[in-house]
Amino acid sequence: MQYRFYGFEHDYSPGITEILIRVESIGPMALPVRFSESHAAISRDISTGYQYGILWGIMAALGLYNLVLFFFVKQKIYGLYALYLIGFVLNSLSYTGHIHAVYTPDFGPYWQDWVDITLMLTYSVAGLHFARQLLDTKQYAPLLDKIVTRTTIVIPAGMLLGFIFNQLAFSVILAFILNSGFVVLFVAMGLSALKADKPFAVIFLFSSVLAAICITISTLAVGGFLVPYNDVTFKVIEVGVALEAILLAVILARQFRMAQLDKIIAERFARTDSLTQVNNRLGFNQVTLPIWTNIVRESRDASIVLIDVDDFKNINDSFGHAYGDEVLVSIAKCLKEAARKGDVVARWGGEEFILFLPETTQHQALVQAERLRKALQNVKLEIKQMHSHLTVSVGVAGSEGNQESPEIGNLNLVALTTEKLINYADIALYTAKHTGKNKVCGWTQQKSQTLSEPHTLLT
Ligand SMILES: Nc1nc2c(ncn2[C@@H]2O[C@H](COP(=O)(O)OP(=O)(O)OP(=O)(O)O)[C@@H](O)[C@H]2O)c(=O)[nH]1
Repeated sequence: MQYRFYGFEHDYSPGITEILIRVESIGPMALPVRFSESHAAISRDISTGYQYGILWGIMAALGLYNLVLFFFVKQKIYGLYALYLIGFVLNSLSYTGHIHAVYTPDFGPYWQDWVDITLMLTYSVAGLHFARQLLDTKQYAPLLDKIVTRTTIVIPAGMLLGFIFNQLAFSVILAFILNSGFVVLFVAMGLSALKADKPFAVIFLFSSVLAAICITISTLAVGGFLVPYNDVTFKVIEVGVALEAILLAVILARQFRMAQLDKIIAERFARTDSLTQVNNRLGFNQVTLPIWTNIVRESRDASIVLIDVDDFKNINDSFGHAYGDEVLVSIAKCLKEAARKGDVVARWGGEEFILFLPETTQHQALVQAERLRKALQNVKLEIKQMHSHLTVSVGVAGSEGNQESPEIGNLNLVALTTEKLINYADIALYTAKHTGKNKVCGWTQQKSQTLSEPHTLLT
C-alpha cells in the first residue's frame, strides 16, 4: 500500500448515510475506523508523526550511541543494548506499517509478516541477553539464566523451521510466545536480582514492570478485551518500552561509572603500599618515569635518596611485628610531610624507603637527607613504648648541573637511567651501613672509578 492509512475523502449529503466497509486479511488484525473532517484527519496524522518521531527518535539515538560505544569500548553489552533498541524501533516501524508503506510496499502481506516477526525476534533475543549480562544472572540465578538462554535458542529455531516449511502462522505464534515470555522473563530476572541484592535491581524491576503493564494494556486494547481501544491505549506500549529503555540506559551508564571507579581503585591499590599508603615500587616507577624523561631532555638536576632503618629487626624482635609496622607507618608519614611538592616518596621494600627529588642536585639532596635523618630520630616521640632513638642510614646519588664537583659523583643524567641512579644511591647506602650506620653518604667516584668503592661524603 502507498500510505499507512487507507483514507477516503467523501462528501456526505445531509441526512443518514449507510457505509459498508469490506476488509480482507490473511491474519487476525485490529482495524480502527475513524470518521472526521479532512483537516482534523490531517492534523491528527501530523501529531501522530511527531509523537512517533519523538519516541522512536529517543530510542534510535540511544541505540546508535550504544552502537558507537560497542565499536569503541568493545564490550558485548553495548552491542546487545544497541541491537535491542534499534530492533525495537524497527519492529515498531514495521508493526505500525511505516516500514511497509515506505520500503516494502511490494512485499505483500505474507513477506511483510515475516519481516514483522523477524524484527520482533531480533529485539526480544537481544533484549533478553542484554538483561542477562546487565544483571549477571548466571552468578546467582543459574536456572533462570539457562531458561532465558534456551528460550532464545529454541524459539528462533522453531521459527526457522516454520520458515523452511512455509508455516507462517506457526512462526507468528512462536514470535508472540517469545514476546510475552520476554516480559515475564524480564520481571523474573528483576525479581531474582532483587533477591540477590544486586545493585540496580530495583530500578530494573521497576522499568520491566512498567513496560509489562504498558504492553498488557496495548495488547488487551488491540485484542478488544477489557481495555478500550484508543490512541493512548494503542501507543502506550511504545511509551512503556521507551521508558524502560531509558531506565536501562541509566543503569548501563552507572555500571560503566562503577566499573571505571573500580578500575581506578584497583590501579591505585596496585601502585600503593598497603601498610604505609605511600607509593610502592610500581607506583614509584610509574610516577618518576615521565618526570625523569623531562629532566634528562632539559638537562636539569635530579637526585635519589635511599633510607634504610637501622637494626629494624631488633625493633620487631623487641616490640613485636605490629609495633614494627607502626614505626614504618610513622616513617612514611614523616617523609611525606617533609617532602616538597614534586618529590616522590615510596616504600622500596621491607624497612627501606626511597625519595626521588627532581630539580635537586646531589649537594642539595645530601642536605635534605641529613635533615630527614634528624627528623626521623623524632619518630620515636610518636611511639610511646619505644625507649631508644630510631636511626636510619641514607644513601644519596644525583647530578650536579654543569658544575665541576670532583669531590662528589658529578653524574651526567643523560647517560643514566633511574635504575642506575638508584644503584649508585644503594652503593652509598651500603657505605653508610658499613661505616657505623645513622649517617648520610653520597655517591662519589673521586677515589675510584668503579661502583664498588664509593666514598662517604657526609656523615
Ligand atoms: N614490622 C615489619 N617488619 C618488616 C616488614 N618488612 C620487613 N620487615 C622486617 O625488617 C627486618 C629487616 O631486617 P634486616 O634486613 O636484618 O635489617 P636490619 O635489622 O634493619 O639491619 P640493618 O639494615 O643492617 O640496620 C626483618 O626483621 C624483617 O622481618 C614489615 O612490613 N613490617
